[in-house]
Amino acid sequence: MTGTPILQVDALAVRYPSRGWRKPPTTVIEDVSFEVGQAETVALVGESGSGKSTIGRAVLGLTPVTAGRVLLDGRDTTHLSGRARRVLATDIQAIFQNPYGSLNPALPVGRTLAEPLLAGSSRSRGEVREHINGLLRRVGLPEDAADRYPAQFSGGQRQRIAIARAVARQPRVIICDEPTSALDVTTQAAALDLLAELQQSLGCAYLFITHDLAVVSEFAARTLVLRHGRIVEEGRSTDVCNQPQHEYTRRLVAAAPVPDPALQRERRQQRVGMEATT
Ligand SMILES: Nc1ncnc2c1ncn2[C@@H]1O[C@H](COP(=O)(O)OP(=O)(O)OP(=O)(O)O)[C@@H](O)[C@H]1O
Repeated sequence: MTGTPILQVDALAVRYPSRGWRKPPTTVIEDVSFEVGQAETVALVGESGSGKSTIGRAVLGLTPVTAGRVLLDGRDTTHLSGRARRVLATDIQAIFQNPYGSLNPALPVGRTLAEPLLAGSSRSRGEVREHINGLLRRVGLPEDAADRYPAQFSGGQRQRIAIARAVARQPRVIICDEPTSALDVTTQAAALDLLAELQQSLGCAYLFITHDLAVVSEFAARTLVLRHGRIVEEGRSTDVCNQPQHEYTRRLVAAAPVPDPALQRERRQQRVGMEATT
């Protein structure tokens, strides 16, 4: 990483209360530290249950932190609540695996996108509408998308709406929690291209949570490997994927072979022109 980190996670620990009487709390995350640079993409990989989403949720303030700190642009956000947390929402946003779950099915897409833009803003409705039309164009959707409901879109298009909502207020960091896992390969690639393009133009950083090593090798500059709530390996994504040092990472790579980067580039070129239709 170069430059000042936009996100710092320092000795993070998360324990969930145990369900059984007299049972000790379950430690899910233990002593996790990492940084994400401005406009950098860092992948967080690991098997199901290793604690990836818990870290994402702790960074977003959705899961209480037992120990350690989360700093956003140097500000300690670990235990913020209420208004202070809402103010922070301008700087940090999230995209989840199931966009349908995070879009209100009863509202036209334009209304869903307008809500955060109108909250505490001096912009007129006309200005907000203009901004939303621009956002929809930017993510490859037609302008009339604003008047349609989430159910009237494909899975890939819904994920584009979720991406538009996440970038609407130009956050500094976006937590992407398996954002493309529910999509087919072509749609997934188009969504990744869109995220990369938005990063270039907006300068936002991504913490990219995934179990898919094939995705990280091309998409993320650096990769952190999580096992049982601890980081066991970290480094440049190409190194982690091609020369894994830790036995656990080797097993992950063996379970999901990473395609040759040249082949991946060739496939990307073949996809040109398909993005907006998915
Ligand atoms: N609210 C909760 N209460 C108790 N335990 C929880 C809670 N949320 C998650 N866990 C446990 O924490 C561990 C890590 O879960 P987490 O969802 O962070 O893993 P993950 O790596 O994101 O998995 P996946 O890839 O399947 O989403 C799991 O053992 C899970 O059962």
